[in-house]
Amino acid sequence: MFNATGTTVTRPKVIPFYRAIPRLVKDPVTELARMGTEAGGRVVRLDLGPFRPYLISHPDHVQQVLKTDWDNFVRAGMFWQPLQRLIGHSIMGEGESWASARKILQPLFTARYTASLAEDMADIIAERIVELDDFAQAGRPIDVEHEMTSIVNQAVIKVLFGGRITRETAERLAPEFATCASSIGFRMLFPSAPYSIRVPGDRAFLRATKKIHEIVYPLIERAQREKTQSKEVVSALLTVRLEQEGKADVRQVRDDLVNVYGAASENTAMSLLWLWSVLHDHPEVNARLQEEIHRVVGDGPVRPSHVPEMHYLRMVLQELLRVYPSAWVLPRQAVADTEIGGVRIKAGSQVLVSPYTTHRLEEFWPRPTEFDPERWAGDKTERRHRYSFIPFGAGPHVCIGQHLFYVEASLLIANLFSRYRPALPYPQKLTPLRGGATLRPKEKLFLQLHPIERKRAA
Ligand code: HEM
Repeated sequence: MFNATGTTVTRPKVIPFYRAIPRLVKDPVTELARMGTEAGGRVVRLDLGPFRPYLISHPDHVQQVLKTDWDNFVRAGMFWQPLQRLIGHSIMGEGESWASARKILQPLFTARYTASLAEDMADIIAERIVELDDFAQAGRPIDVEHEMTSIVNQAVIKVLFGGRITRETAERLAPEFATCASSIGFRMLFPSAPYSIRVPGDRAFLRATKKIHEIVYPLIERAQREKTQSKEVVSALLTVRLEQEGKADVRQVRDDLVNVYGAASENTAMSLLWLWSVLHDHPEVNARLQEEIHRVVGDGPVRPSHVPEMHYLRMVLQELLRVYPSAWVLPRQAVADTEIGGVRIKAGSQVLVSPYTTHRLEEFWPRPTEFDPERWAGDKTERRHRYSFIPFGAGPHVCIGQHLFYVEASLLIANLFSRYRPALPYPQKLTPLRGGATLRPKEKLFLQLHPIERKRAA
């Protein structure tokens, strides 16, 4: 078959309704990846009744959707529509509100700017890790999700709000965001469900959104009253929005902060959760990581200057993001009729870019499910398809928080390893939770912290 320009039109691989629904209801993350990898990266069409999205995983197709034709694939429909009730109009959106927020927010998260915030972040993380001594001394395992989320949350909050927020308030924010991320699963699978009726998850989502707004508003108002020129994001935002627009709209600044906080903390904390079961399964990686951290950090406190020296840690983090990309699916909607890989895509169709699937394509990642940090050694990365590794997305919407993630995650892991020998108290296999905006494990994970004899004082 040929199209108007004379090129061949290919049929997508179709997964029929009776096979797609049971598989996706049971385990959307794993099953979606299986459908994509079984098709070898070809475009797959999922028949979910009235909703018939295309699954995109081949790096060439990823490049087209996220980079080359990005403005024909907008963030609308599935996922984005339910999420909008929380994020309003800012950088996670589209059009003018996205463009102006991106222009303002991007400079606040460059490598240089992040480095200027890193010293404060290092102090907070170190303080929080020391608090885990109680667990270590008593031989009690920590609840990894609770501790990782709480530490990451406090570090991100420090970057966003400086000293304006108490720890108690900061700790109220994280669970509300987690509720939002995990309660939109139904609307992601059934995006045509009307908003006039309540579906499972709606009540929890709306309640959490209201609480988030109630916490964030007073913080902005306080920053506005204090009018400091400090470097934390809320002050910088107020200043820039005031300069550019003549007025700093509190509601707009609230949307900006909620967007950044949501993107930053949930993704970072969830990525780190998977690390501990991976290290349990790969003692050789664990030993090498431990050796590197002890060699670089020594007996002194972990400082941001250590981060670029911990090359193996960086490789482990990259491999972690390959196997467990917390943004496991990036939904888009086609604006005009187009083609992807020869497959006709009609305007209004939903297109699912799936980093989780792309990272499992054998053609680009031999032994794809094997955790192997060596993939990131030396110049191997240069020979790879640029769009075969997309944990941070790509193109104009690419994540602005990559530097922040690598610095924060490295500080957290190095602090833990320099103080304890972390180990799972018993083997725990993690599997992805059904649905949800981020890739979170279904199981609760516990970690035992064995204290290390150290020369320096706490
Ligand atoms: C492991 C950590 C992280 C992962 C996996 C991650 C992943 C992503 C991905 C995949 C996107 C693209 C979304 C899309 O194309 O629709 C994105 C966008 C974004 N990320 Fe991250 N992110 C992480 C950490 C952070 C951090 C620490 C920040 C803090 C500043 C952040 C802020 C943002 C923002 C504001 C956007 C929207 C950019 C735009 O649309 O212009 N992220 N992130």
